[in-house]
Amino acid sequence: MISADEMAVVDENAAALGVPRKQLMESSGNAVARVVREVADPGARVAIVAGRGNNGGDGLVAARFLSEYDVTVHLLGRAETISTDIARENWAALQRADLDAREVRDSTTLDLGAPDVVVDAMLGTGVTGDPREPERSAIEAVDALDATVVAVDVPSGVDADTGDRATPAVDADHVVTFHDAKPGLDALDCVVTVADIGIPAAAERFVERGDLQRVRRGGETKGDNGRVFVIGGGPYTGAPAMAAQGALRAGADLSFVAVPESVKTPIASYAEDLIVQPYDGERLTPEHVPDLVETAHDHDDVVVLGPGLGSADDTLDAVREFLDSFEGRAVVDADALSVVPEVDTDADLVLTPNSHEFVELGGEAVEDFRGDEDAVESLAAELGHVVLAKAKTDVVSDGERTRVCRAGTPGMTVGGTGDTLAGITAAMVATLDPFEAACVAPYVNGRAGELVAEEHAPGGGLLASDLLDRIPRAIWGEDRPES
Ligand SMILES: NC(=O)C1=CN([C@@H]2O[C@H](COP(=O)(O)OP(=O)(O)OC[C@H]3O[C@@H](n4cnc5c(N)ncnc54)[C@H](O)[C@@H]3O)[C@@H](O)[C@H]2O)[C@@H](O)CC1
Ligand SMILES: [K+]
Repeated sequence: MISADEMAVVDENAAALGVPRKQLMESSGNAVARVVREVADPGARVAIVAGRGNNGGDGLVAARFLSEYDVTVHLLGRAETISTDIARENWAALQRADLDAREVRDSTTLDLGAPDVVVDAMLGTGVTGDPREPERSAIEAVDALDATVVAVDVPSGVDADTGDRATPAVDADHVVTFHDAKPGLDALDCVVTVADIGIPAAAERFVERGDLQRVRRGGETKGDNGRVFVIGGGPYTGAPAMAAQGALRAGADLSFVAVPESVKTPIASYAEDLIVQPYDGERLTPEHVPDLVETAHDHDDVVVLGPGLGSADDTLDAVREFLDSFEGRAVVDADALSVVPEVDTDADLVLTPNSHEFVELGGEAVEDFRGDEDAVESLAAELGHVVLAKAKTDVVSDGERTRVCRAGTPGMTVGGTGDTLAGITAAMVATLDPFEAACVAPYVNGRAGELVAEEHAPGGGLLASDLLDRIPRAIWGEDRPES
């Protein structure tokens, strides 16, 4: 079962893997034609009613696969207003092939004749709101006919995600849907065929640029895009600053860093955008915990717990106590990870271990997470948290869903790239489902690294701080698919 949004992600990932949408459209149209052949004999009259999006494009392709039928294509509107290049190219191909393909410039003139089969290629998953003209009248015209109706992807006027029917909506006898079943088709009283259109399984397994469509800017009030609260620093100062800046670059509205008084000055001096909240002493200890928990709860912050905290006994006690009483969302990284198996927390955690920390968390020692994805999935299931296992290829699992992220460059083995990743992950957790956030974040971090390598020499010499100002481009840059 797949939602329309998820389908759009998978479709763009397929394109990133070298299978562009026009190829998928060809398979979709072919699959529609196969069902027409099942319901009517050669020579039968087939009316294909096409809208101006890709649903219509599928119908236009189907026409080329039905040469043994008496086919008429009705395009709802003028060809210049077809909304996608690939649908327009398929329209042009019908014209050149001299098929009977007409533009319906005015819906009152729509004459479908008396076909044996109608292919409903008007509206698919790209629809917003109830059907407008000319589709509206065309849907009524289709429903008034005494013909077998084959709907492309979803009957026009039916919501593929919810099954809600607009008035009017097509009353279909058959639906040919693509790649996977759609939740909204379950309750319909018709035959549903799920056609394999050649989307590689890798488009779902690997995190690719299609996954960037998940990232959307939220509201317009400061804080709507998330507040990130980094609890780190003490023995180290760079790590918490890097995580906090990573979160800002990835779209968080505000990024606070709670650090020991002793390192406040250097951390504040790294970047004027950081808001530093010092507590007494030289490192995190249990007496600081109640205030930190209260602050995080009060502001519904996404916490990053760990960068630069060190592993002093009383610091790890403090981490334990924090996780015992915190009930929000947190990204746990670095030294803080070691105590996670001992606590029974109500918080929603994303854990970001490297291969060494993965074993400390109780995971199986594996050579390479990719190829041993089960090890990551079992650990996530056992801990009840999302695990983002970091290596050359990252593996992310929530115990049920597991994805692989290959973005990045060899130069990213330098220190600090894990801190930027923790910050990006927190920013994503602020607005997305934690598992989806944990999938998108390493893609963004890795892509930022690739952008640095494209500008400088590939290989060595990359600094984690170089990643920071490439993060926005990695998310919103020219690779980002339209959505
Ligand atoms: N992976 C995928 O997502 C694939 C999708 N394909 C097809 O592409 C379809 C989605 O295509 P699109 O995203 O172009 O969207 P649609 O073709 O479903 O709808 C978009 C068109 O409808 C118009 N429109 C939107 N809302 C309307 C309303 N309320 N009343 C009247 N017109 C309205 C838009 O202006 C646009 O012209 C799928 O349903 C499927 O048939 C296939 O070609 C292959 C793969
Ligand atoms: K349709």
